[in-house]
Order: sequence, then structure tokens, then C-alpha cells
Amino acid sequence: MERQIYLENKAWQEGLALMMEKLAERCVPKNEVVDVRSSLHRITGTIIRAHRSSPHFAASAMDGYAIRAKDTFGISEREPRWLELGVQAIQVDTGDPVPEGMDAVVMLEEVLELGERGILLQAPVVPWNHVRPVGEDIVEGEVLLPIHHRIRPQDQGALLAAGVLEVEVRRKPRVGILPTGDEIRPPEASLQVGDIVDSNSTVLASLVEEWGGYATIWPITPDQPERLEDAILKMAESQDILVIIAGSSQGRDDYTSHMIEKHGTLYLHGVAIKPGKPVALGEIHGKPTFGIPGYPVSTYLTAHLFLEPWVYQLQGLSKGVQTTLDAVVSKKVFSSLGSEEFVRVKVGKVGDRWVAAPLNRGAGVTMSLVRADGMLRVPRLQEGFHEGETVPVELLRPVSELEETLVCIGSHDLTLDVLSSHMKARGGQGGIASAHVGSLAGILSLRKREAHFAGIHLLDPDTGEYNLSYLQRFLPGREIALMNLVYRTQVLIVPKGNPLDLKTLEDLAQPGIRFVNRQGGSGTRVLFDYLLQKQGLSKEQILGYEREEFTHLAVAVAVASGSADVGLGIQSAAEALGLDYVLVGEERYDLAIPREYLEEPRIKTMIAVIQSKEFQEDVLALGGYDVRETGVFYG
Ligand SMILES: Nc1nc2c(c(=O)[nH]1)N[C@H]1C(S)=C(S)[C@@H](COP(=O)(O)OP(=O)(O)OC[C@H]3O[C@@H](n4cnc5c(N)ncnc54)[C@H](O)[C@@H]3O)O[C@H]1N2
Ligand code: MOO
Repeated sequence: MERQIYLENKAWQEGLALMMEKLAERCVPKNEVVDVRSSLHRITGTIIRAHRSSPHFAASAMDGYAIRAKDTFGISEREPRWLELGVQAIQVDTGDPVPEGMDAVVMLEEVLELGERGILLQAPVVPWNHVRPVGEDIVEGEVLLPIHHRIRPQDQGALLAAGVLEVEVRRKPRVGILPTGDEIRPPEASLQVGDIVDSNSTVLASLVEEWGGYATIWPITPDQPERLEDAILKMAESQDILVIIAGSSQGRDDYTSHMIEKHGTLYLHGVAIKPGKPVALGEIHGKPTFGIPGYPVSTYLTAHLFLEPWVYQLQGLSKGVQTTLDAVVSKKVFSSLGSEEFVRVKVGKVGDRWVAAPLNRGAGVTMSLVRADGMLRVPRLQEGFHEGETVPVELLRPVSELEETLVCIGSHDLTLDVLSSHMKARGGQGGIASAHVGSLAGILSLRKREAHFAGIHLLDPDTGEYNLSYLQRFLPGREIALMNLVYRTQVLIVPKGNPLDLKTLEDLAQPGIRFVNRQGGSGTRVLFDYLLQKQGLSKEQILGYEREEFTHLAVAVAVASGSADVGLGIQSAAEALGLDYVLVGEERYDLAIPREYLEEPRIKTMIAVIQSKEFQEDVLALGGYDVRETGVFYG
């Protein structure tokens, strides 16, 4: 066999890019289904949604007594009241279902006396006190994990809590490793002069496993062309990636590059690195094939440079791991003295600084661990962090993923989840990290340069126009591009069958109708106030006007669990929970993007996705959306 007597000298990046260009389209990730209990570290191959809500029943959040809140109205320290045990008060422990007919829980510590007459209370209790409503943590149908997410222990917990027993994950790329050389011996052999122990195979196999692949080490094969050929072709039948150790340079027994040429294509032999120069890059039967130099350090380095990206490629990922970084805190963090507190945060890179946005959810909420990108540690003797302070963040996701993530702060809309998944599906890990704080707070975070864009739907009551006047008022002098994401239908969300027959806004002012509101500064709240004013109604006429939730889904959950009779929100939230709804009107939901970010590749990808037919079809499937101006810029 003729030997190759020259090596090329290209930059390694060029070699890798060449190989990706030739092969990436033919080498796409495959999926398989696995039990959630054995899914640790696997990469999700689709979006994964909740099969059921959690809690799936109204649950007591404390040890105490389940009661009816109305039995306690009028109680005071001067006029304590006995509630009869078994009738008006039923003992419950944390996590127990709240018995039928009861709507609140009093903690044991708040019971003044326990006696034959029952329990003695000295303060009234509000409805839903210490009760975790259905779906407080997870709502049926909501996205639990995006595509291309590496499953962690906390994710397994959330999946099982949400009734998901099996997940579709990326099949582990199968990597065949072929040690070659007449002098190579298995590790347990006793060595003669000239013998070398096969250490490289194990190093490579372990690296492959670390990167999420499944490695198989072939028997050591001597430097004989027929035997090498035989082994390589066998590997090509069952493996996704082929690695041939040694024989890569120009010695008398170096056959690797010829084998690749004979049975496939040799893209490149030799790159300008040291060590690792004689690496061979090619394909055999469409499988990425590497001739890896035999010196152990060369093996290790070339595996990192060339093999690692391919093991990731076959899982749909790009690479990298880092565990902490310094980030600017986007809002003040309060913490009590005396215990070390872990605050879960969303992390993103805006401009050239990292920003950490604290998530404001309680400790029973498993999804806050799933959604978090990292944790801030507030030391025992510190009362928290100031807004704008730079602090270390312990990362729960790879930094490469965070680098590609766009930070969206503002109003909540279900299409943001769909948008994020579509972006991830286009390759790479970067999606959207969205913090739901309402439209106005979103605009303010653009002012503080803490977000790449804000989702807003703010009606100007004076002009009937959306969004523009607010940007002029709150971001004077800043160049902001305003692009439509969707038009969406705002509805009165009511229980299935609309038992109270609520049809108009006036119906909400009837006595005893319990409304659930959105927080001040949210677009839905602005709309509600506007509609009330137009109908000549006052907020005092609305029972529950003061009860605020932060998302459309939380409003829908309040209605689904029976803790409210009606709320104002988007149609898709009602549909997600199988509730009924009454049309109120249509509103425009836009993305406000500072012009300085428009040229960022991530933003460009996002805009391309928004303007794509596939994305718009998925949005329409949610119900309650119109895409007639989706992707259109105003001005
Ligand atoms: N005349 C030239 N000689 C060499 C060149 C060159 O350009 N011109 N390149 C050198 C460079 S750089 C490297 S790197 C090596 C590459 O060697 P090969 O990939 O051809 O491999 P071998 O020559 O068979 O082995 C090199 C060395 O590594 C040991 N080895 C091999 N397999 C294993 C294994 N599985 N575990 C542990 N150690 C292994 C082998 O015994 C040799 O000691 O070529 C230079 N020569
Ligand atoms: O390229 Mo070699 O020894 O320098 O790996």
C-alpha cells in the first residue's frame, strides 16, 4: 500500500469547519424513549410538557386545621370564637388534601385553645390561607423542559411530579474506538521492551462518556492493512463515529489516512497544532472518522478539538462547562440575618455584562429549581444584596447555553415558550430566559440595560394606541425597535360551563362574585382599569380587585381551583387549563428591542424564527392568537 508522504498545515478551526460543512447535514441527532428514573444527564429530544398539574388537589401548606374562612369573619381578640371539631374544623397535616367544603387552613400555632368545644380562634382567616391550590407548582400542559436540555436530578423530580414517566431523549452517539499498533498491549499484560500499554482507549472512552456519548473499545489491532480494514468496516456498521488511534503520521506502518481514503473521504490530513499535528479527518460510510495521533497528550488534545464537537453535534448541542461567574443583581435581594440563603436567579449576558434576575417563588416550588440558571448565596450575616451589586453566581446550566440565551423581561405570554423552543430547535442551546414582571417593569429593565428585549402590551387610554407612547415616555432618547409578536384575545376566564353565567364586565360587580386581578403595571391590569372606567364601574365594586397574580396561567389556576370565580386573561391560558371564557377584546402584544441589539446574531435568529411559517403555525395552534402582523416592525 502506498504511503502518504505529506501533511497539510491548515488551522484546526478550518479543518473542523470543513468537516462540519461536509457531514453535518447527514449526521443528525436521533431520539429514543427512556424511563425518567434513568434519564439523568440525557439530552431532551423534544419539548417536554406536564401531563398533570401539581399539586393535583388543593393541599394544606401547614400542619393545622382546615376551616371555612367565612366561619371566622368578625372574629377578633376581644371576640374569639370556637369552631366545632369535625364540623367546622378538621385537623390536617402539611400536604394533606383540604377536605371538601373547606377553603382555608389555620396553623396549629395560631389556635388559641384546643378543647372539647373545638378550636378557639382570635383572628379571622382569609380564603385560601395556607392552601396550595391545584397547579400552584406545575400546570398541566405547561412546558417543563425545553429541547436540548441536559436532564438534572431536580428535573427528574419535576417530571415525575407532573405525571411524566418517560421522556424522549437524544440517543447517545455511539463512538467506536480502535487501538492500533504492533507494540500496543492491554493494561494487564506483562511488558517486554518496546511494548506500550493501551492507555489512550480508556481516556478516549471516558471523555466520550463525559460528553454524553456511548463508547465501545475494539480489540487492539496490529499494523496489518487487512486486519485494520476489517476492524474499521465492522465499526462503521454499528457506530456513529469512528476513532482510529495512532498510525496517523508517516511511519512505515502508518495506514490510517489511506484507510479513510480507500473506504470513504479524507478531508484533511494534518493541522497546524502542536501536539496533535498529524490528525486525519474524514468519513467512512457517512460516519465522521478520526485518525487520532498516538502520543497520549496528542490523543487527548485532538479528541477535545475534533471529537468533542461531533459528540455534541449528534446530540444537537454546542459545548462547554463553567460553574460560577460574576453577575450584576437586577433588583434588591432581601434576606434575613442568621441563615445562609440561596436565591434562585435567571442569568443572561446583556451587552458585555452578566445580569442575574432573582426569581420570586417559594420553597415548595420544584419548577423554580428547574427554571433557575443559577443561585446566589447570601451569607449568614448579610441582609441581602443591593440592586446593581456584582456578586458570584453558582451556575446550574452550562455557560455556553447562557451566553446564547436572550433575556426577556416584561409581560408574560405563552408564545414566548414556543419561540424559545423554536430557537433551540434551530441548533445551539440558546433560547429565551423570560422573567414575568409586567409590561411597565419590562420597559424599566430596558432602561437599566438588563434585558435584550421586553414583551409589552400597554394600551394608552387617551389614544387607544398600543405601546408607542409608553416607550417615548419612559425611554426618551433611546432608539427602540417595536415589532409585533401577536395579536391576542383577552377573555374573562370562567370555570367550565360558566356556572355563574358571567357575560359582561358589569356582571363582575354583582355581589359575591370573586375576581382575581393582575399586578399593577401589567398590560392586562391597564386594560382592566380602562374597561372598568369605560363601563363607569369603580374598583370598589369588584370583590377581589386587590388579589394580584403575576401571570395569565396563575389567574387561570385561581379559577380552575375554585379560589376565584373569574379573572381577566388571554384565551390560550383558559384553553391550556380546559376552562371556559367570554371574549372581551383583542390586544396587540409587541416586542420592544433596543436598536443596539438588532445586529446581534441571537436577535437576528429570533426575528427569523418569528417571521417563519412554522413558528406562526404553532402559535395559531394555541388558540386565541392572530398572526396578521407577526414579525412586522412599526416605524
Ligand atoms: N517523520 C515523522 N515522524 C513523525 C511525525 C512526522 O510528521 N514526521 N509526526 C510526529 C508526531 S507530531 C506525532 S503526534 C506522532 C504520531 O504518531 P502516530 O499517530 O502515527 O502513532 P504511532 O507512531 O503509532 O505512535 C506514537 C506513540 O504513541 C504510542 N501509542 C500508540 N497507541 C497508543 C495507545 N493506544 N495508548 C498509549 N500509547 C499509544 C505509540 O506506542 C508511540 O509511542 O508521530 C510523530 N512522528
Ligand atoms: O503533533 Mo505531535 O507530538 O507534536 O502530537
